[in-house]
Amino acid sequence: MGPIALVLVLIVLAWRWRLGRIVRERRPAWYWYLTGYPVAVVRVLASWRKVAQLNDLSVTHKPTRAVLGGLAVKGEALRPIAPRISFPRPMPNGLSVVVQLHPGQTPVPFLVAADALAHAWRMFAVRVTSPERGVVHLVATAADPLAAPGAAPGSSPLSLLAALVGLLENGRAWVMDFRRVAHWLIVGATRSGKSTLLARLITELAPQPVALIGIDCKGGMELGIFAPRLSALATNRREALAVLSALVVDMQDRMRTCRFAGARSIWDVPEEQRPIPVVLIVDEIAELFLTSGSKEEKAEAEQCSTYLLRIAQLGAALGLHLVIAGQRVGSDLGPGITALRAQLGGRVCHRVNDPGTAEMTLGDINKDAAIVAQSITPDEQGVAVTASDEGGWVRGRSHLTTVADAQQAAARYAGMTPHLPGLPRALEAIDGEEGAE
Ligand SMILES: Nc1ncnc2c1ncn2[C@@H]1O[C@H](COP(=O)(O)OP(=O)(O)OP(=O)(O)O)[C@@H](O)[C@H]1O
Repeated sequence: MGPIALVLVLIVLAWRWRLGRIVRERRPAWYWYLTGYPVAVVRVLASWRKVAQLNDLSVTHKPTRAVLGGLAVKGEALRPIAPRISFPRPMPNGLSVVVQLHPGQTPVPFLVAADALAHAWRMFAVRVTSPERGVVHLVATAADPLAAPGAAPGSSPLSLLAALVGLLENGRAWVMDFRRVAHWLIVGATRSGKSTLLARLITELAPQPVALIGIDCKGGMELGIFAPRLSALATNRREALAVLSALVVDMQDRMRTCRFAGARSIWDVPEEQRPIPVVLIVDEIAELFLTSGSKEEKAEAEQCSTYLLRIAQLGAALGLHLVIAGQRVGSDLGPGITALRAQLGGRVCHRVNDPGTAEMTLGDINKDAAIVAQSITPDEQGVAVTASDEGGWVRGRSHLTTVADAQQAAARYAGMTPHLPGLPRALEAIDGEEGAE
């Protein structure tokens, strides 16, 4: 045995004995590049023609009918031609392939075939996107990167109104950026991870020059822990109404400021005159919209719905942002909910109790996203499908943020809580009225 062969045998033995396990634990990406990726490349290249043919991704250039001796003959086309694919490019937890579509092909059959491709290549999932006309990108992930809950990174310096809330399936950071997508809807069944995501969001926004306002009609049980950093917290519908009406008045002031400055949004107003951005968080929207049926409660709920809709329609350019969270967003919450949902361009859907809820949360943006959201299991707490009207969707998992972490952040940045004119007065007036009754 020559010296090179001997070295190779020793490497293989060391690998099998211990080295492989150590690399796998300490450097999972290297382990993938050294072992999984080469095998996956062979599988992709070897199976592509067959997989493409079985899943209707191939086209036939020869007609399936021919005329033989004056007779029209119908039969199987002889040579289905699979679209051309690039050499699979390595990614830290998978690979990506670029497919050049044949003229007349669309990405739709590739979306349908995603599961079949994942099975053929022995991958966890294959996601299909089409970033440009005539081209489809297949991104295959080897293992679920969201299987284990991720700890929150220590600090995350991002731009104003952007919050690093978790990790995406494609290995990127999950960022909720209110400057790009102004309003968000967060849906999930009990124990699916909604409150944890809200806690993470507030923890990320707390150090920023932003006013945070809470509406939590479950008596403030969820958002109460952030009270030191909230510019206002409404804990029942009457207080919510006062907060919302004050915000609508504030919105008109902001419009005036923009008009005098000749600006189309507060971001074009000179910094020293610019009003502070506001993020209004509503936890459990159903508590705000569902009533006992009394005339007074119904009128309050309708008014809340109208104010929220106005803020959603006009607030983006004025620095007023909404985060609406709840277990359901069905039409049983009243006619206003569908109109409001249409204005909430960002969507996050955790595990839900029924397909209808996933459909209502994501269906109008992307049908596939709604289907994937339905496959989230009770063990996958914090896992969600996130989508926006900018297009595209992806699975993600929020960074686990405990109540203690969130409380600590709220207390640490309490000094940054801005005073918004009109808001506290409105709440005091309500409390005063209740006290007088
Ligand atoms: N990203 C995450 N990673 C790991 N575990 C999580 C994550 N998010 C939530 N959990 C776990 O799931 C539990 C329930 O989460 P959470 O309280 O956020 O759910 P919820 O949807 O708000 O439920 P409820 O509506 O009952 O308040 C948490 O106590 C936590 O242990």
